[in-house]
Amino acid sequence: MAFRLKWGIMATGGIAKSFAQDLLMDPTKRGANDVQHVIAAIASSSSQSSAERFAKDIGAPEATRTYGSYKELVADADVEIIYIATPQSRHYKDVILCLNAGKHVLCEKPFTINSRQAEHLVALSQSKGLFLMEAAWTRFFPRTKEILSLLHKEKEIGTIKRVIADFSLQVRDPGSRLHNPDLGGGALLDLGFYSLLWAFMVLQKHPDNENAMPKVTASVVKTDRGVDEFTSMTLVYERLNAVAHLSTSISARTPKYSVVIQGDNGEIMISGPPPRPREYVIHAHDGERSITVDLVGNDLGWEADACARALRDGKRGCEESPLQDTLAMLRIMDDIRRQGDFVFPAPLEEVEV
Ligand SMILES: NC(=O)C1=CN([C@@H]2O[C@H](COP(=O)(O)OP(=O)(O)OC[C@H]3O[C@@H](n4cnc5c(N)ncnc54)[C@H](OP(=O)(O)O)[C@@H]3O)[C@@H](O)[C@H]2O)C=CC1
Ligand SMILES: O=C1OC[C@@H](O)[C@H](O)[C@H]1O
Repeated sequence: MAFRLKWGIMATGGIAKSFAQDLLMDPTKRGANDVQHVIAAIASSSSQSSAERFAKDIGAPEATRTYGSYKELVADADVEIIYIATPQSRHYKDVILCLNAGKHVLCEKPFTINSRQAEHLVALSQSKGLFLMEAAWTRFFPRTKEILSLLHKEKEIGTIKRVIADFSLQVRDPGSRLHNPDLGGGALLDLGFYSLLWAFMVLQKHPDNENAMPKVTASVVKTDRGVDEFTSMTLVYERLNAVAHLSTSISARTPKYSVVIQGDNGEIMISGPPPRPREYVIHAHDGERSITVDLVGNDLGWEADACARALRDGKRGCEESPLQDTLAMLRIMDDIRRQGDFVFPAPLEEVEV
């Protein structure tokens, strides 16, 4: 029998809607016969009517409960795991709220504002024996796993020498959370996360690197409001003799090939946004081939299935997105921000003791 996981949805914004839609999708459409998802409850911090509207918009079943506060959601005894889809400025406190109420948590990226906050959350989840994971959705796609296998196992392009990656969006709306320092805005944490993620998956997680941290050099150009408009980063992985050249911006667009991975015997070029690549081209010793994959719903179901399997098996995390990797990526982002003198308003950087 398939294992059923009962979800609570915290927040009713853009990504919450996409994720909830995928929870309502038949998991067998992505080949998952062993797990099922139920949206037990939805909460909005604005009003109960926002949560009701959200439930209606996504076509949630009648039995789905709606709340006008996050406190009510975490007090719902029937909810097993909470998906946190608030802005990153709130993730740290929202995860604490959920863990203290005894709930398992899947929290959107970036997990927290800085690594010290993440360290606290990891310790708290462990002390309570609860599941906790960052929703780094890209890591769960079969196509991501396929690309990494081509690189690391089949060694399709030989020895990896360089990763070039950019994720940028031209965010024209000054009211966007990406421009707002109080919501943890700027390019790095929101978009640069994915430039970094590709370098991390390909180089930091390379079997020969054994998780060694890179040497990081970064430069940051800030907006008048103090968030990063452009950030560029170079990561040197000494054990691999390989480098990553990464960039991100909230005022330019991603080039056609957003991620290029070069080896001494070829290259893999990913086109489209790095969070959700659809096409990639492999140039190798035996010629060139192009691969296009089908999108499955919003592609957010893969990570939900992984949470269900982990909880079914009594695990407190998933191997695709371990908390150790979340911590390492945040430490790299801390280093980049330190070099660029990029800090968020003090309350966002705080850690409870
Ligand atoms: N995995 C992915 O592909 C994506 C991940 N993300 C991540 O998900 C998170 C949410 O992003 P997104 O859905 O785009 O954001 P939205 O602005 O669309 O939604 C955020 C929601 O959070 C709630 N919220 C609570 N407090 C605040 C506040 N002070 N200001 C604004 N909203 C608040 C609101 O819901 P309510 O009023 O109901 O409480 C709001 O609708 C971010 O951390 C982002 O990085 C975003 C997009 C894609
Ligand atoms: O995670 C994300 O990926 C897609 C972007 O559009 C979004 O702003 C970002 O948060």
